Amino acid sequence: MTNKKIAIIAHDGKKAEMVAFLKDHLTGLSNIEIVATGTTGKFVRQAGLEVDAKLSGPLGGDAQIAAMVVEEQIKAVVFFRDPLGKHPHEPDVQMLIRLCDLHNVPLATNPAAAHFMLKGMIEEGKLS
Ligand SMILES: O=C(CO)COP(=O)(O)O
Repeated sequence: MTNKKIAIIAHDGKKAEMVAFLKDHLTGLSNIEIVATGTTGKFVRQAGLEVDAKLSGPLGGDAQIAAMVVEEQIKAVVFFRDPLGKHPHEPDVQMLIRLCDLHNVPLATNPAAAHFMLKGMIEEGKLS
């Protein structure tokens, strides 16, 4: 079994919040393998973290990460969705959320929830 990864995804309207979140959690995230959608991955790299960047969301990146969820390669998903935005790939977004729920993979869709999800997982040794 490959090492499981944390997935990080942010819509464009939430990328600034995602970068702020990464900066606040750099220590906790530094030893964890990260996978991200394409453009999000560039921001993750700029924040100083290594990342496996998939395709951009509208080109299938959410679907690639959804497939990893199904194949038990993902420990948790941080997905900062923009509730005010419209996205051509909304079906892929819904698929990812549905598959996290189906496979009981922790999913946080805003920074407050993501903070407590990571904190709890670190405290319980689920990210080491
Ligand atoms: O659209 C996205 C998630 O649905 C994010 O994709 P990018 O990281 O490529 O911007």
